[in-house]
Amino acid sequence: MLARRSIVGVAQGAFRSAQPFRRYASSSPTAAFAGHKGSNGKYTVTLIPGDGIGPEISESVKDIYAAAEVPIEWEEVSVTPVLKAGKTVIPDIAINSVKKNTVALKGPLATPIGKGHVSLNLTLRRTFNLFANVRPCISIKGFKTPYDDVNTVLIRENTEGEYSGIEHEIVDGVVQSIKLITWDASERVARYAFHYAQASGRKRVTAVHKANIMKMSDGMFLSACRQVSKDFPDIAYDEDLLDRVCLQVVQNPQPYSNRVMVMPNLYGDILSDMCAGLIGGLGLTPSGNIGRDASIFEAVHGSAPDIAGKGLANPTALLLSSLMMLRHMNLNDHAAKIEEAALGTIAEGKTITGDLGGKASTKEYTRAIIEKLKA
Ligand SMILES: NC(=O)C1=CN([C@@H]2O[C@H](COP(=O)(O)OP(=O)(O)OC[C@H]3O[C@@H](n4cnc5c(N)ncnc54)[C@H](O)[C@@H]3O)[C@@H](O)[C@H]2O)C=CC1
Ligand SMILES: O=C(O)CCC(=O)C(=O)O
Repeated sequence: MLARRSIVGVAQGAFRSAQPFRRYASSSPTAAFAGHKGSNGKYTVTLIPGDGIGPEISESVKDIYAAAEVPIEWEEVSVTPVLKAGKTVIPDIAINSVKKNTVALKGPLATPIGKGHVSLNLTLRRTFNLFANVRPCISIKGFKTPYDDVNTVLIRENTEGEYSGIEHEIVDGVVQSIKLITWDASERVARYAFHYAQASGRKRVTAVHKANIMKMSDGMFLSACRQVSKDFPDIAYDEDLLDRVCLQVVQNPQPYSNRVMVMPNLYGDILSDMCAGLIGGLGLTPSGNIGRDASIFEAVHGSAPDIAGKGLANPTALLLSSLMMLRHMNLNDHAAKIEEAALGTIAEGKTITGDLGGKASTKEYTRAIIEKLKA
């Protein structure tokens, strides 16, 4: 066993026993993983391979899971939108699969820019009320980047804010896009962030905001965080402006270690890509969209159309997302074994993908992980 911190899956894990959350059962926004093993001894998990590099990296995860004998049966569904009563919607078969299995692994879904259908990523988050997007960003030991000690977790409000999707043209040439912030969603994600900090041994929660400018919306988000912080006297709480955090975290990420940063939707989207740059790029950062009735795990990155179909994609981010999922399902030993093999392969540096400075294809990297698993 390598002596390193687990990269993924702390507070969202252990939901079945739900130790850290039971005390807050009535107010906790989270719920136990409700899946059951089938007669074949396996859990059924929804798999949405996604667009662009999605199918390639999903294939890699499936191969690694087969080699590691993870007791999971994939239920593969497409979310290619269909027309229903004149509206573009996600097919019922996909919705019903996630509803039934309560956990899903999702590859990236592409969204047309400035036109076309709404983001299906956002639609899925809203459909299942996946209110917290957990994005750990932790240096990989042995893989050299300008900083070796990045260890932070971003928790992004995931259902509203700048991504509410409420836009209209008021008059010709004037468009209004509404940033909707509610007390309930702010309070819920703040509470989740504190629970997460507590369960993962992180000592501080920082609310990231622009309440100097958006005094009412971000102001209310901060008020909710402040109120929740009173319920967690063992966790330090502070607030910082988004622009200051961006500057400081790239100049010296160390002070952000061992803390959780909680923030409205758009800020989390941008800051998590920036933090990914600190540890080696988007090929390495996982995430979990956590809800009460279901959770969907996906990489932070998108469909990478520039490398799609070329066999160059780094599947690590999706693989680490899947490990967050395994820990959520209490399959901790399987998660630890795969994490050790994947991170060990990256640390050795012999068989890594181009984004990490290597020459390996997706398949070669996947095979290297499998060899380590079997060694
Ligand atoms: N959650 C999701 O499904 C997300 C979907 N998207 C969608 O993805 C599409 C493409 O978005 P972009 O802005 O190009 O962002 P992107 O994240 O797909 O790509 C940005 C850059 O990172 C590289 N990259 C990303 N993932 C990689 C991996 N696993 N291995 C190696 N290199 C990787 C790409 O090659 C590209 O150069 C858009 O339609 C966007 O809306 C974007 C972000 C998240
Ligand atoms: O839905 C999309 O296409 C992009 C979404 C995104 O960047 C995110 O929220 O992580």
